[in-house]
Amino acid sequence: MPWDLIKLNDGTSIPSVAYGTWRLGSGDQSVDYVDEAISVGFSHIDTAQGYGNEAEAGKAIRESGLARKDIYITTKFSNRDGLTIEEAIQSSLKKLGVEYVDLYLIHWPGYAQPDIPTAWAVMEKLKAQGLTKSIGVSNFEIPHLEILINSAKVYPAANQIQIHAYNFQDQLPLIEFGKKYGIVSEGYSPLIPITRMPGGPVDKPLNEISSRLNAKPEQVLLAWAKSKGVVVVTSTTKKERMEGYIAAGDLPLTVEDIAAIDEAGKQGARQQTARTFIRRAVFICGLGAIALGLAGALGIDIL
Ligand SMILES: NC(=O)C1=CN([C@@H]2O[C@H](COP(=O)(O)OP(=O)(O)OC[C@H]3O[C@@H](n4cnc5c(N)ncnc54)[C@H](O)[C@@H]3O)[C@@H](O)[C@H]2O)C=CC1
Ligand SMILES: O=CCc1c[nH]c2ccccc12
Repeated sequence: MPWDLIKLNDGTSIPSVAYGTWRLGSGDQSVDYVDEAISVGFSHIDTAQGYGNEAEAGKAIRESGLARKDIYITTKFSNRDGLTIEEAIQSSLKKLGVEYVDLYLIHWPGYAQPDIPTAWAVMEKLKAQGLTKSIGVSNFEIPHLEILINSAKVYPAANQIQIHAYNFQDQLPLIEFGKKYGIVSEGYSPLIPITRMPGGPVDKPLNEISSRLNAKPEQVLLAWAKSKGVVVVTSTTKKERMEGYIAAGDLPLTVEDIAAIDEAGKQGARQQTARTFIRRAVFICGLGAIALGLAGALGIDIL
């Protein structure tokens, strides 16, 4: 199945893969990256006030010649430049050169000032004014969503969070909680097992599946993320990889492939927990040794 649309709780639909502009920088080169992403088939651009390249994304969207309705734009309130949420969306719309965005997110719970209910009421107003078709959040955990839902007239359409093979089990309760309220999860940084955590247990099934399907490991990870029913938010500056990401929507992963990555991911998470525990223990022992040494040097008997 190719990358398709996912229905949101407000009746709109969202393309299930997005090209993200974080760390693309600003200037002509980032316009070219977004241009290329659109030309290879991305129809969903994920940007943010804080990424500093909404104007570049907007220029690329205009250059694509696509009708506004054929491109899905997500941007986020990142609490930058001293702007309120209302001022920030106006600034984003101006930079993007559009009259509305498709999805507007509060980038981080801490950016919901003075508190989540007040900030969310502003988001609801922006939707009512037609400045955004859908409203949502990012990096919200269950307690943040509970606070929001208790005061909301409109439930968030989406929660954009980090989802990859090594944290999937930890994120599952949040994803399930979202489902209960019709909140679609979007998963960013799906390629962490190869970008930031290579050499872990996921490598083995990943390499086996990639070889069997004659696919790149990043394609298998994207297809795995897609299998979880989330919107996959990824990025690259390389055209060849962009093409691979789009093609990954058709990768025929089997139930067994998905289970093998799930299992390896769980194992990696356990290893990570053990490593963190050992590192902390070594750190604490080190501090203890320093304290003992200092006490000895000062002639203080602390034992
Ligand atoms: N809401 C939020 O707080 C956040 C949102 N995001 C969104 O998600 C998007 C994607 O985030 P990323 O962390 O960049 O996601 P990602 O996990 O998709 O990583 C993309 C990186 O992986 C590299 N890559 C691809 N294949 C590779 C391979 N075989 N070996 C080594 N590297 C490889 C790409 O070239 C690129 O640099 C962002 O641009 C942004 O739009 C990202 C982080 C936080
Ligand atoms: O989206 C990526 C991480 C992030 C969270 N808040 C901000 C603000 C500005 C740039 C990046 C980010």
